[in-house]
Amino acid sequence: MIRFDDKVAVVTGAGAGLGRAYALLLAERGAKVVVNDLGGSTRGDGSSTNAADTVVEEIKKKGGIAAADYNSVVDGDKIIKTALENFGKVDIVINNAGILRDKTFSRISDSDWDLVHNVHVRGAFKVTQAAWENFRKQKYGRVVFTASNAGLLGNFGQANYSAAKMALVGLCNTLAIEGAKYNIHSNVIVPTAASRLTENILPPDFFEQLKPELIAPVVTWLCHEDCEENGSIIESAAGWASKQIIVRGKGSVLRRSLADPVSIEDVREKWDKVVNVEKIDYLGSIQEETANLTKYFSEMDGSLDEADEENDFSDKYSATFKECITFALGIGASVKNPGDLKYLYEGHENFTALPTQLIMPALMATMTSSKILNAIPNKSYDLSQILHGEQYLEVYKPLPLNEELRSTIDIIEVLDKGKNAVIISGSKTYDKNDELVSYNEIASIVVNGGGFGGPKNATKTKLTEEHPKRSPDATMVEGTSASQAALYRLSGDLNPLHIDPNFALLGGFKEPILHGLASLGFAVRHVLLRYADNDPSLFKAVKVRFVKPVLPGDSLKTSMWRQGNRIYFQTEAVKAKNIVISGAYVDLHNVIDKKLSPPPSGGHTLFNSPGFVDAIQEKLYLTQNLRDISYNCLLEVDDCGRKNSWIIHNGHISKIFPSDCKDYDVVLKINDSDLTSMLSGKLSYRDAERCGAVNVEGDEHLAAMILQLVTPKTKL
Ligand SMILES: CCCCCCC[C@@H](O)CC(=O)SCCNC(=O)CCNC(=O)[C@H](O)C(C)(C)COP(=O)(O)OP(=O)(O)OC[C@H]1O[C@@H](n2cnc3c(N)ncnc32)[C@H](O)[C@@H]1OP(=O)(O)O
Repeated sequence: MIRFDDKVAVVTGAGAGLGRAYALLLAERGAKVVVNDLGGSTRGDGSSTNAADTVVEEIKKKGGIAAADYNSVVDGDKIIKTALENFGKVDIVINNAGILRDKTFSRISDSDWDLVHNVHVRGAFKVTQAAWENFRKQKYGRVVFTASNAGLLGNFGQANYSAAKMALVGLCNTLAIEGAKYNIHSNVIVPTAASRLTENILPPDFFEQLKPELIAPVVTWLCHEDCEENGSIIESAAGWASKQIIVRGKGSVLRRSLADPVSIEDVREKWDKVVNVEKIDYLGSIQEETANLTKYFSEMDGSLDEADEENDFSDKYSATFKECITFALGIGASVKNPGDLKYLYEGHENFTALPTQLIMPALMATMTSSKILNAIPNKSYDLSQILHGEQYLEVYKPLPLNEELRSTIDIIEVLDKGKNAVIISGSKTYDKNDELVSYNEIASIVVNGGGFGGPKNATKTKLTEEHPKRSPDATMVEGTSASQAALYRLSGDLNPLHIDPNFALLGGFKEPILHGLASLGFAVRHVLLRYADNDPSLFKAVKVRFVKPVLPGDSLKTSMWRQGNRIYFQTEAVKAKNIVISGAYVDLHNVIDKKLSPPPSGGHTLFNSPGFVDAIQEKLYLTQNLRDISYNCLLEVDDCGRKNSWIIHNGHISKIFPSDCKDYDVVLKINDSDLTSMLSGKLSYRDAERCGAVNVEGDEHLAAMILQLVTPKTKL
């Protein structure tokens, strides 16, 4: 049974009607109640102690506890004082007192206007404010304001009353936000009840059904500590209740580009769309409104075409070859690697999309849906607080081109991590035949969105998994460019966090950061290159957690561990020395493992010694003249007949298989024992070249620079 033991409630205008019903029910369920009533007429004239005393007597007769208060609500502090003097505290305020001065607008006098506003608006302000400090100190409070459909919808002859009632909605909206962190919940009740105020307005048969006792349980529930509702408008009548919300149509942008002005003629031309409310958005907060602006900017920026403007594009995605190529370039595919041509040239016989592009339909639908921004109860947050936390993708079919895909969005879990919140949404993407193409789970971190009392741990979603505890079976390093995010965002995620320095500052970053999905794209490419012969059809699923942001321009090093068809991996930002992706794995349908056999016994493969390649990578990164020029060098070290090859490409070194790449600017071939002699400074580069220990094809200057870097003690 729902009880209010130890709670103190103040009900204004409780001498009759709704207020009386609230007071009786609260007292019946254990609350100590201050029954406030000035005892005046419905017009606000006169005063008497009778009304309040009668209700207090009624409560006491039933064994309840109550005290009468006869003050006007504009003396709100006196009413709260009655509660404090009688019961030592206050937990609940129900602002119910009200009067009417109905007149058509032209006949409303100043005093009709002022009196109605004084009682409804100023009265609710004074009583609530007098209780507020007590609520804050005890970190608990429940406030109910009383509005009316006359305010929400208008009613003939009630202009003064309608305006006052809507003012209370605004008051409640802001108190809900200000009070949330102190566990003070404010809501509005819109009752239609038989009362002194309505007896001359409603038809008699209807009036009979509108018993205040049928509304009292709704209002009383809003006052209970278990009720999480905050900032809502609840309408109730005759044993029925519903939340009322403020909605907005899809609207229309009024200009084609951000550089254009808006003319009155533009407005006339678009007016039908401006006022069309066939499709609506529910806006729960000012922050959502701001987030929506990003979408309209994109429209004005020309990023969305006319067709998008016509449709509800939030759950639709289609890709031509251009989107596929843009996406592939955004995650590092390069013509320098012939195996990547199938992602970059639409005329290629095996032209295809990279599998991770199948996250885009889900991401775009998620980012344009209001579900994420409404997922945390009683919290307001905006896009600048949202980071990509985790991603799961499972692919059932390759991305179909030139076809409209539709994605569903469901909130699966909302986790409370204390400081932050994590919203996990699931999304199924279907093709034009309604066949499932892919399934995604997106974990969105809401920074400072925690503390709402939700569950802490995920139970219904794909979890990250730790990699095996041994040194990696393979690694691959690749550079990102300073403009990587600028390029990647063309694939659809226009979040200003990745391009706009001011927006990044707002999110707490000193400069724009790379999209999580761009880093994921690089890492999955590394896995495909190493364990799937760069064949995207072998890809099945990927799960990652983004643990640290990546700055565009850093290099990404992916370490991989094979366990059957599962490749565990983690990715490090080399320059920042941060693990940026962890707990990650790719599931493949089949593995093509071009594993290197171990070095022959007694061999001395320097490049295989732990840390050696990392050290070279760091030097490559720090050597400005090798980082900023475009080159492709094959370094082949012959260790007693067994060849180890590395590609040094635009400042990054990675182990490769000779078949993966051709077309080098320079090929350097060297014998392992000669390399060792060069490393110790015993053999100079020129001598090595003269005696054939090092064989150079291509750009000699570049070869010398690279060898100098690899073997710093070597004299040129
Ligand atoms: C509508 C929108 C849809 C989504 C759209 C995305 C749009 C994109 O444009 C946005 C992006 O791409 S943002 C770029 C990519 N993401 C990032 O850079 C975030 C990197 N991660 C971080 O900085 C930290 O993990 C950080 C700051 C997130 C957390 O770090 P800490 O506060 O230090 O956390 P920590 O103390 O280690 O752990 C606290 C609890 O939180 C859990 N957790 C941590 N990181 C998580 C993550 N990445 N994902 C999910 N949960 C995470 C921890 O497990 C811990 O929980 P518990 O206490 O239960 O163990």
